[in-house]
Amino acid sequence: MVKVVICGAAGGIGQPLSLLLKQSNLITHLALFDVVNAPGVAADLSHINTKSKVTGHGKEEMDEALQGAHTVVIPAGVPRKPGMTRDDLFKINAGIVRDLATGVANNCPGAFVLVISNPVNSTVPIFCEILKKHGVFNPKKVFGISTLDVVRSSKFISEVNTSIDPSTTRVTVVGGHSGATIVPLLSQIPGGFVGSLSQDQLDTLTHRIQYGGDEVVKAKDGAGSATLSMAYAGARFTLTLLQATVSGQRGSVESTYVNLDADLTNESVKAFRNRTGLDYFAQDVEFGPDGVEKILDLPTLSSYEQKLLETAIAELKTNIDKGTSFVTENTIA
Ligand SMILES: NC(=O)C1=CN([C@@H]2O[C@H](COP(=O)(O)OP(=O)(O)OC[C@H]3O[C@@H](n4cnc5c(N)ncnc54)[C@H](O)[C@@H]3O)[C@@H](O)[C@H]2O)C=CC1
Ligand SMILES: O=C([O-])CC(=O)C(=O)O
Repeated sequence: MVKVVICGAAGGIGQPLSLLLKQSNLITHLALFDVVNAPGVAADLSHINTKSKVTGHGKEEMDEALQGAHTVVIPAGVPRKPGMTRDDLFKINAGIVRDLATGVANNCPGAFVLVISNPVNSTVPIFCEILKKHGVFNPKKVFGISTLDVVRSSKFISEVNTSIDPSTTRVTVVGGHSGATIVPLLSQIPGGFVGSLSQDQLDTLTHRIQYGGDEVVKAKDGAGSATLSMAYAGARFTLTLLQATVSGQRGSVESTYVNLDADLTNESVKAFRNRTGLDYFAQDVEFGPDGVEKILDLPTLSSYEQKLLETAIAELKTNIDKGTSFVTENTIA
């Protein structure tokens, strides 16, 4: 049985994400949990003629939803409004993520967990710290979802160079998932892409990728942030992970924000960690049956990207400390 649980399933991301996952034959049970409207969304999706069973679970039914989960996807929490940063969501979303992590620790401690709720740079450390407190933390199994940054990068570069096919050109995006912590490694795009850009074009493109979320928040004008493109990105990541962990497919790569203990064999990750003091970082990861198979080496960065990375590192440190301190200060022993 492959049970996938969506926490926050009735929300702007949760609904289209559940719809996309309903189409996968790798999933046998799709459990939708939300504090509002989950049974309705589940009833609706359950009429679609694919194999998986769909169940809906309301406010008091988190434990039941999570029991026996193979994978838990978490788009629960409040989204931004214009003028807010992702960090402004911390106040509300930190507590939501902490409670869901406690639920995972109690009901499905071996599950793969995909954290979408913002601010990802801090909510992933919160999630991991709670699992550690319960003695069930496996760094190979917890992922901060930064796939939307990769999806946007592919699309935005194809608007600058129309000979690029956005559906097949993947860009490595490292760092974290907010503003200056998003570091797209455009120098890695084959075919001399970066060399073809003026400095102005490179600045504009980099800024657009880093602040792509703001573009949507502004356009939605108070009605939330990216939901449909996020559902697409979240489904892509979930299905890639399931192909590795359920079907045993090796070698798929995605950029994702992980605890760097996920790969203790990589000397360059060790050196990076010693130099920066960061325990969490988004980087290209290769999947295997246990989740993270390998964290890939950081490629050689251009001096432009090196500068972006140093700015990202400083901000990430603050974001990570904020997440870990929240758990130290807010858990009842
Ligand atoms: N990682 C990423 O790239 C992205 C992350 N996000 C983040 O995803 C989160 C959700 O965004 P939207 O779906 O647009 O928001 P939304 O408000 O439309 O949906 C959130 C859902 O979570 C539910 N919820 C709240 N507390 C809950 C709890 N304790 N347990 C279960 N469900 C709970 C709400 O009832 C609601 O249905 C936000 O924090 C947003 O910033 C959004 C876009 C991209
Ligand atoms: O911008 C936001 O608040 C939502 C998000 O993370 C994104 O679209 O990348």
